[in-house]
Amino acid sequence: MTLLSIQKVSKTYEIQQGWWGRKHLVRALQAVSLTVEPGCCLGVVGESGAGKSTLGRIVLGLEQPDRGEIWFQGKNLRHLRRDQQRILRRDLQVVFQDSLSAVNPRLSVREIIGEPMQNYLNMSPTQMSEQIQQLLEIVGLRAADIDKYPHQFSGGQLQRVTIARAIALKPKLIVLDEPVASLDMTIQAQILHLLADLKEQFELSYLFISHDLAAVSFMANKLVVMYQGAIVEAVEDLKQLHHLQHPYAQQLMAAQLPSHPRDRLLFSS
Ligand SMILES: Nc1ncnc2c1ncn2[C@@H]1O[C@H](COP(=O)(O)OP(=O)(O)OP(=O)(O)O)[C@@H](O)[C@H]1O
Repeated sequence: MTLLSIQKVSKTYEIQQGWWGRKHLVRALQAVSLTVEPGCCLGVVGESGAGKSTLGRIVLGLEQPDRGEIWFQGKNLRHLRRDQQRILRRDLQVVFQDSLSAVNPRLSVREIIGEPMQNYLNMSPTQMSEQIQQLLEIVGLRAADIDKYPHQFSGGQLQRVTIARAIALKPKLIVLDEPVASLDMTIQAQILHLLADLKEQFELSYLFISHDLAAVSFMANKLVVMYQGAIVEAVEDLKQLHHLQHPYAQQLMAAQLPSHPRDRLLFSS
């Protein structure tokens, strides 16, 4: 069964520039359709303003579309009762770009990772500590980091904490919204390798949103290119990346990817 199916989703924002400025409409998404199959990574690439994050927020239920439907695990997310949504949401997690604003600076790692576990799992404090320590080790941190606070970590380490939180409930799908964009190149590669390993280990699926075609093509099985709120190209087989049709997609490709995959040294292990 298809894990996530987005059907003709549209979203328009009304924007006013300045107090007296005229209002105008921004079509953030225009009849966007896509699917994510179990165990797969679908990349969504496009420049800033293309509508990628709006799409991610809608999938996560943080915003409602004006039109269109979102099916997750065979259920229409727009037509679920709150309690049914809660059960499904357990299987749908997120990692954002900015790990620092994705966590509460006053909470310890134990509280940050423990929060979804407390909401959904019935565990004793000892079991929970053990589980959190295990998660920390899985994402490449130390069990002893459990009582540290966000400011005691580097950006890359803190992103590992948010990844541990995202996998804590063993979800089916994780929305990765520019998960490496704020990190320097070596750390980007490390985090991408970690995400790829976790995908295999926990049979995860990803919706990987990024402006960076190289990062997305490292992990994606399929990808779509977004331009001005619409999908302008869908690539079913990454070997076909060099045969993109849409002028914007070709431009993105020429600007961001070396002509041969073997030259993508950054992302080789
Ligand atoms: N809450 C909002 N209110 C008004 N306009 C918005 C809102 N969110 C997004 N937009 C507009 O919708 C369009 C798509 O934005 P979105 O953030 O989804 O694009 P993006 O591809 O994720 O780009 P970026 O990577 O820069 O965030 C942009 O023109 C943006 O200004």
